[in-house]
Amino acid sequence: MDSMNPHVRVGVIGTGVIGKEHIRRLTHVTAGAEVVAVADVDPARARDAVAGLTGARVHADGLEVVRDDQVDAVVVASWGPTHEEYVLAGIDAGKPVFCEKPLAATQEACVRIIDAELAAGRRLVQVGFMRRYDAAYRALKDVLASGSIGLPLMMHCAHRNPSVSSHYTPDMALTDTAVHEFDVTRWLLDEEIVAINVLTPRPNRRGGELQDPLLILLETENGVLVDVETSVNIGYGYDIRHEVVGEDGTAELGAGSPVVLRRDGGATGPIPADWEERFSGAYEVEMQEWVHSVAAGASSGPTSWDGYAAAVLSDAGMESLRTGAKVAVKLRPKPDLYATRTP
Ligand SMILES: NC(=O)C1=CN([C@@H]2O[C@H](COP(=O)(O)OP(=O)(O)OC[C@H]3O[C@@H](n4cnc5c(N)ncnc54)[C@H](O)[C@@H]3O)[C@@H](O)[C@H]2O)C=CC1
Ligand SMILES: O=C1[C@@H](O)[C@H](O)[C@@H](O)[C@H](O)[C@H]1O
Repeated sequence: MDSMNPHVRVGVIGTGVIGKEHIRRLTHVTAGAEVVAVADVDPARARDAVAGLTGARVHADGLEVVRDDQVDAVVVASWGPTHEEYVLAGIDAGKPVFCEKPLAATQEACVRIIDAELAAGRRLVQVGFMRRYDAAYRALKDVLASGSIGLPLMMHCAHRNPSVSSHYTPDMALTDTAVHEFDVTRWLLDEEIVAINVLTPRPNRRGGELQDPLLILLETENGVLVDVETSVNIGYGYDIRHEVVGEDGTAELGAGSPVVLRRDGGATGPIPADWEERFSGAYEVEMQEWVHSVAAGASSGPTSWDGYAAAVLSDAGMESLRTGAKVAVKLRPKPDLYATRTP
């Protein structure tokens, strides 16, 4: 990277649904970035993802993207269990890594990533918890910080997907879906979650073998109670809800639609089809802030520590689902490297 004209050359590993979207954003939306290399275990997908990009190299393996000396920084958007290897390689090469959630498949893997950053002496990893960049979530956090509804007492959250692919396994309701609420709860309240209890209502007939929906109860260190519904076969659309109940009032994400149509005795407004539509603005801000931080040689955004905390919650949630009991959540001591939080 030329320090007089910072222009971040990005390599992308995993060119599936979100990998392709990140390539599109980095190419057409983000300022100061260029995708110069990609890889996917399915080489046809990798070639297809850079079909219109002159000069972008297609590597046979994700590790070759990390080692490519024309690559300044790496985006990891492959399947969750493959993240650890690429993130560790990025840290080893001293290159900033934007890793889609989950940071890694297990809390032990996240600890290995934290240990690698500690050994490197700097934060190189940003995790793709994009809700922290969503305008509505940022406004909700501002309301809490202003104190206008008093101390938060409870939160009610719903995370509804219209459907999921046949690759979606039962653990993913926690590791892939509720993981966003784990992170955004910690971020909004600025405190850790100390217990989790996963309840299983009557299953939705659309879910096949999946236990869907789930009702997850979280307890924070200051005694805030949070309920999270995950429904991944709700059919009608992608619906994200979040309400905070405070001592003096409540604050919730707005309905999201700028226009409500009233006709024929009814009132309607559109519901996003999927996460890309609902959070497109958030992904854009997230990617831009990451590129700015890479160009500045700084680190910002959700850290490996945040990825680790989410993984511990996912593991504890799985234990609760298995045993039917509430499970205490215990994090290892937080290293000083992660003391400052951004955004
Ligand atoms: N922040 C968010 O809202 C979202 C995050 N994600 C996360 O992004 C990641 C990818 O998800 P999708 O794009 O939906 O999945 P996808 O299945 O569409 O794409 C994943 C791609 O990774 C490739 N791949 C798998 N193993 C690989 C390996 N070892 N090396 C290189 N490429 C490999 C696959 O061939 C596939 O093309 C997941 O971790 C998921 O949780 C996905 C959707 C939204
Ligand atoms: O991260 C995401 C997906 O991987 C996950 O499968 C969905 O449930 C989430 O809503 C989406 O934001």
